[in-house]
Amino acid sequence: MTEETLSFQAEVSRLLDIVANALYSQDEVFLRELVSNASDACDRLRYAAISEPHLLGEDPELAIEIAPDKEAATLTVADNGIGMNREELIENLGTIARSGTAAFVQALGEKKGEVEQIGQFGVGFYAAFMVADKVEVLTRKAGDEQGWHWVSDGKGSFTVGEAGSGESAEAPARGTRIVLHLKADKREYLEPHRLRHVVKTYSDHIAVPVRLREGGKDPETLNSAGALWTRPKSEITDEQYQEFYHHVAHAADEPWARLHFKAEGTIEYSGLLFVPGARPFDLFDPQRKSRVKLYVKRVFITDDCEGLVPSYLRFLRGIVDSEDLPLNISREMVQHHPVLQKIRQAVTKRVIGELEAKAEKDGEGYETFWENFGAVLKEGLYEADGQREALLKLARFRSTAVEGWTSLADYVGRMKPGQKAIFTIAGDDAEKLKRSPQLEGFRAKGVEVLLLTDPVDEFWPNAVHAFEDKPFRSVTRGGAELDEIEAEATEGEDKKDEAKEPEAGPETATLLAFLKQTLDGKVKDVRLSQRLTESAVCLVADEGDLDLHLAKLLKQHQQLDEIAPRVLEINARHALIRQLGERLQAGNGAAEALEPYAFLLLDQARILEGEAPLDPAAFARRMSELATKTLG
Ligand SMILES: Nc1ncnc2c1ncn2[C@@H]1O[C@H](COP(=O)(O)OP(=O)(O)OP(=O)(O)O)[C@@H](O)[C@H]1O
Repeated sequence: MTEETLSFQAEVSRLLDIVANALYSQDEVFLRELVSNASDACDRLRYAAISEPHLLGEDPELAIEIAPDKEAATLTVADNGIGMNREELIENLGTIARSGTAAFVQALGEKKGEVEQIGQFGVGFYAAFMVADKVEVLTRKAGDEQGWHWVSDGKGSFTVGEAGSGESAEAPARGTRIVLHLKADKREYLEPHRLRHVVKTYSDHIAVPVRLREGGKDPETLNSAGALWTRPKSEITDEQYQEFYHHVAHAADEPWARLHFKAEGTIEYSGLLFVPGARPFDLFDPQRKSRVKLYVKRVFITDDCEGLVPSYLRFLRGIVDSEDLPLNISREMVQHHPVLQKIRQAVTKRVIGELEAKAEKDGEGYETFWENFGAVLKEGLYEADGQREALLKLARFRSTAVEGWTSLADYVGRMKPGQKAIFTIAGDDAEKLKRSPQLEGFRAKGVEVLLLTDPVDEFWPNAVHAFEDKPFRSVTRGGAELDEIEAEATEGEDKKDEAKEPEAGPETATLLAFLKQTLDGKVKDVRLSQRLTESAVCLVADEGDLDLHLAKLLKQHQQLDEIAPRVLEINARHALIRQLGERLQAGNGAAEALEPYAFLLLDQARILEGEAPLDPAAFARRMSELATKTLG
């Protein structure tokens, strides 16, 4: 096959353009990226060789070699790992596979000014173009006959051809050799002392040896070359932990929490896990996959192990290394292995314990953690894996009573005499929720309501039922139970009366009957409200029906054809309601004339819910008629 020239995916071209022009002071991170890829390639070969030992062949010792060549002004980074075939080469080094990198490029747009972030972010292989104006990749996949040669100057296209034919050099017997033709002002990366320093700084934790080969000299190992998690904690610096996190998580932020542990007993395993300081891009990926890597006796098995940690902990990054799982277990079978399930339980407990401790010790940091990952952690509330109580304690909420976040324990501490439930309201936006008419009666009595704004909040309260025997109750559903709660003593007698059970005179009864009849089929029922003090009307879901916001959410996502008719509540103390009642009571065919008001009340309630009036044209007509009358 002859050489072929192919174009980079548009995002790659954009990324390369930014990378090549970046005046990034820490361009040394290119080496971290290449060594990290080489180490991953070694990990993958070691795993493949468990079932196909011949892949290791004559060359079982995996290593990474860095070789500067001052004459040619090239720096070579080589590994004897898994290598790539032609398709993989084109796919991996021509497109952006990682959604995070793609999103980053998207976010960066044309703003080249913000390139400072690039080095920290880590753009993988493409970082090579920070220091090189031409990059060659010679690679041979383990077990393959043919090797491949990839070349690019990073300007829109690359060529791929058979290695060893034509002008091309031979590919390594197995693995990948990356040759960087250094830019004139980047020749410092030919200096051994510089390379030593960079490898020590960023890649010391890499488990395979990273060697420097200088001219005819014996290769010199630059890193500690042992799995970092097997070393005693006291011998690992914060920087080393951090670099390990960057490598294992493909992330650039500073982790907020770290768990390094070793369990010895009926099952033996060790782990090094991190809670990121920033939200990874793929956190809300619908597959909800965990990224924690599974190792068995220091051999990398998979980073796609479903049962290793529950999906509500999928923000965790790091590794778990088991001594008991069989090495030759397939990736598909491992998740059902009883040992894995035990590890999962133990690791889950450990992580939750650590979060509890962090919440105590570092309240502010915990709030940021919660802002990043609370929505994910709350998924655990309906998973019933024995951690519900603990997760409820970890949960934080926005509320009508406090600025910032509150815990459930603090909420319960503030409950009013006679209050039996934890009240909640769900919606998209906390500020908007605070203005909901359904909250009025609660506010008047000084009863706190939690503002639930994550989609997951629609689901867990039904599964959880209660916290410390206090049930969760939505204020937009069923009876409000407000009459059982004593009014705020400090707010004076007037307020107390205001929030009391509204007295239903004969006018109100007539009005209720009239509204029920007029709006028949449009609402499920019309009732007197306990929860309104200022607005005239509001909508609530009937006991046993879907809560208001959930019904809307499901309809939006085409999971529900029609929202079931809801209950219209009216505020007997409101002037409009009172006057309507009096008019009706007076008789004289008032009912017919007042019909438009019935619809206007319902439409008002719908608008308060952020919905369109039932029939916008009819609504506009009624409004105009009314306004005309008032003006006339
Ligand atoms: N030395 C190598 N040996 C084998 N495959 C490699 C090597 N270097 C890169 N690859 C392949 O190319 C892919 C893309 O590499 P790249 O560094 O751009 O992204 P990444 O490693 O997946 O993520 P990140 O951007 O976080 O580094 C890798 O996922 C891997 O499949």
